[in-house]
Amino acid sequence: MIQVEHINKIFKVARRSAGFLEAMKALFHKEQEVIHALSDISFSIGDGEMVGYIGPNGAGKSSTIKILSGILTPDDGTCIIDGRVPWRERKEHVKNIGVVFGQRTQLWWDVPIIDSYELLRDIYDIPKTYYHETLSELTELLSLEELLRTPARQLSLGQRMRCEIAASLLHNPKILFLDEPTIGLDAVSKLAVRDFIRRQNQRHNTTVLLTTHDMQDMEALADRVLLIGKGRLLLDGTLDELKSHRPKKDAALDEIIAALYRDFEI
Ligand SMILES: Nc1ncnc2c1ncn2[C@@H]1O[C@H](COP(=O)(O)OP(=O)(O)OP(=O)(O)O)[C@@H](O)[C@H]1O
Repeated sequence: MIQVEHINKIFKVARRSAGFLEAMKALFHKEQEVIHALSDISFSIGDGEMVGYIGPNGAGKSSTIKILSGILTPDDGTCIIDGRVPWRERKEHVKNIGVVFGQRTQLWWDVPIIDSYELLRDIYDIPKTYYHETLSELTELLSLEELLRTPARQLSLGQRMRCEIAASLLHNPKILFLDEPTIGLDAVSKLAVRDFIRRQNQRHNTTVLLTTHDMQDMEALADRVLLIGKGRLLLDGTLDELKSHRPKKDAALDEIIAALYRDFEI
């Protein structure tokens, strides 16, 4: 169970205009801009739910995922995941969650994938027999056999993403946070990854929170959708409820979302 209540997060960033004079001025007086990345965010997600988290660029999706993973601490508000506060009980919390950031890697860049997995086994303290069973299952389901002996840096994006997803599941987490897991994947890999995530949910009742700009991901995976814009939660409903905001007959999901972004001025 994920319970998020009234989370706020601001970032302070130094700003200056271009040019030598401005650079000199900035030496004596730093101008700071305050960014309200998250404002009063509240939601709860039950066990086994598959929830899509959507919003335009800079809306606050990754910041939310980072808070839920324990990487980032909010300025105020509470978050309890299976009885733990992620950023306070991080060590125990990470045993319970799997995280994939499509734009970053959790694999060691220069070592073969299998060595990264062995390291993760040690980090998560996964019992040997369980590890080998899970690994062979993931290898088959995600077609990893050919990739395991290759260093992460030599893999294509789609191949690496399949390895990342397996890495996030080796310890059989109850909750999966996926931040743009299909970014840059070809059609075949996208379908394989979507299929795998759904099966993981069905077989293990894994809770999934997924951010994506790919509306087909949403159609395939999300039973419920949270819409965030400018750090505020704007909608929380089923995909069908979201579709009822259809701007015109026969509008595609992308058009519906674009119309929603326009209506909410985000
Ligand atoms: N470490 C940081 N320092 C300063 N500002 C940040 C930092 N991380 C995020 N922000 C700002 O917070 C806001 C929310 O960013 P976030 O990455 O959560 O958005 P997002 O919805 O994931 O966007 P995208 O779809 O582009 O990945 C943005 O305005 C971003 O510039």
